[in-house]
Amino acid sequence: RDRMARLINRIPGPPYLPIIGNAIEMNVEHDELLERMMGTMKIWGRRVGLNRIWIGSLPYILVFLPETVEPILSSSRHIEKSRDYSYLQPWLGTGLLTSAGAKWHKRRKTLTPAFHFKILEDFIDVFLEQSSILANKLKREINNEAGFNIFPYVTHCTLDIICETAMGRRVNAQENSDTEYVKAVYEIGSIVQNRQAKIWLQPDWLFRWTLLHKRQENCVRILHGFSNKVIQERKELLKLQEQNKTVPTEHEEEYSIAFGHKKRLAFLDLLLEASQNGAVLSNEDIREEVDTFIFEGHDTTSAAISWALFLLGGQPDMQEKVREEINEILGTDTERRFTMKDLNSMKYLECCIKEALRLYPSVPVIARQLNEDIKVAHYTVPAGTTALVLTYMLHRNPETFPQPEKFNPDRFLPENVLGRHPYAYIPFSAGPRNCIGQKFALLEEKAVIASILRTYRVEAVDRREDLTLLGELILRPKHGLRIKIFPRTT
Ligand code: HEM
Repeated sequence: RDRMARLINRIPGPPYLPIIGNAIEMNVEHDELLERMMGTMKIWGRRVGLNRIWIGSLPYILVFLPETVEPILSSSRHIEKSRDYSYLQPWLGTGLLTSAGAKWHKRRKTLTPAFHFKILEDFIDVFLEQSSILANKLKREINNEAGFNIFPYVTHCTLDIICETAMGRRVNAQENSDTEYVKAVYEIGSIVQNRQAKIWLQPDWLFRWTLLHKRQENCVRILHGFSNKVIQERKELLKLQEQNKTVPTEHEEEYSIAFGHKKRLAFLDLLLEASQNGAVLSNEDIREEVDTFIFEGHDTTSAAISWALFLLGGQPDMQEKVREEINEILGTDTERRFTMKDLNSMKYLECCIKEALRLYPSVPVIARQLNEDIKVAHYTVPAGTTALVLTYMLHRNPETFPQPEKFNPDRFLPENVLGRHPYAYIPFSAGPRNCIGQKFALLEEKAVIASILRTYRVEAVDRREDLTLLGELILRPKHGLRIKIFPRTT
């Protein structure tokens, strides 16, 4: 302990009190947390890109320059997530996001083929069907002079997309957000945020006595009940298909999604295939992974899409450029659906999406538990420290991104990316524990944004400087993102 304290205290950081450390400065509401962390970093760590704080007796380092981020994220030894992720475990168990060690290695290997581009191609139809429902839903906002919050619309759309692609099951959140399952997804998310924000809800033994725990148990019952039922039914359907038997009428729609003329497979089918009848993955293992995809694959993409639409809504010239690119790709057949090839050729839109993720990375902080000493910028960071990688601040480094607050998609033109430090821009994290779903996410974002922009012109109502950001698991604006929409005539 002495050694640890000695090594940690060599790293620059604010003065701290005995026993509580810097807990008073850092235990603030989530709308202030990001600002607090950035303030600390600017004062104490600006030169080295690294500083330390103590939360009670626990040491933390904050890192925010490419050179200090790289040793942590590139290492195959420091792959354990921090305590903050454990609040997700009642729902997600130890799936790919939360697991560590040998379990994570094995799962990552098993799951990687599920994200092959050939498989992603099959999901384009889902992206487009749900985007078209979204465009339709937005019609009701056409005459809304004051503007409306785009976030909830997009979140329901991305939840529909991930449920259909992960489980092969429609939850119709866009049509009806009042179902038991959809409500449970949102409620458990808010319980996890609450636990992260409030120090007294963190120890399990205390949390167990709260009303929130009861509500969490109820959500977990609903969520696991639904996933278990889908897994069971899917197994039976697979069996029927193998035997070429007729499908019961209540499963006809689902059967045609999975095995109809298009033979679209959900991630779940791939997991069932990989499970080898339970020898490699048990039903519970499969449930953990499906739930993980649903959690990690809907809020992240919804934030990314909402921010990109909002930012383009503030830059009419850039929005017009995206629109021109879409028109060029569609040519004379303006009514046709986008294909995978179309989405891949939307290069300017891709730059806009990347720039939006630079300014507002869906995951603003990535945390690691360091179980071994590690050298970062001439300092030995001792085992037992939690490392917080501040993507939000890393992406605002003026040396890599001059005029960092400016929305400038040209930063991502191929000629401008050349020579950039590989750890300077990491919205999907980097190294061995990077996001397994990043190609899926990019395609989904393109499909949804291009579908909206071919139907509407978007105008931002809120001003960026007036927004309050919540530094939670996902970066959100406290009061939503207001935009106005106008139907396109050409
Ligand atoms: C714009 C959208 C997305 C962003 C910005 C994003 C970002 C990230 C980041 C930063 C991590 C690392 C987290 C950490 O180390 O703590 C991560 C991990 C992960 N993401 Fe994503 N993600 C997105 C979409 C998706 C989608 C669509 C899926 C699934 C379909 C997905 C599945 C996962 C999984 C399973 C992990 C854990 C990987 C591992 O630890 O091996 N993500 N994501």
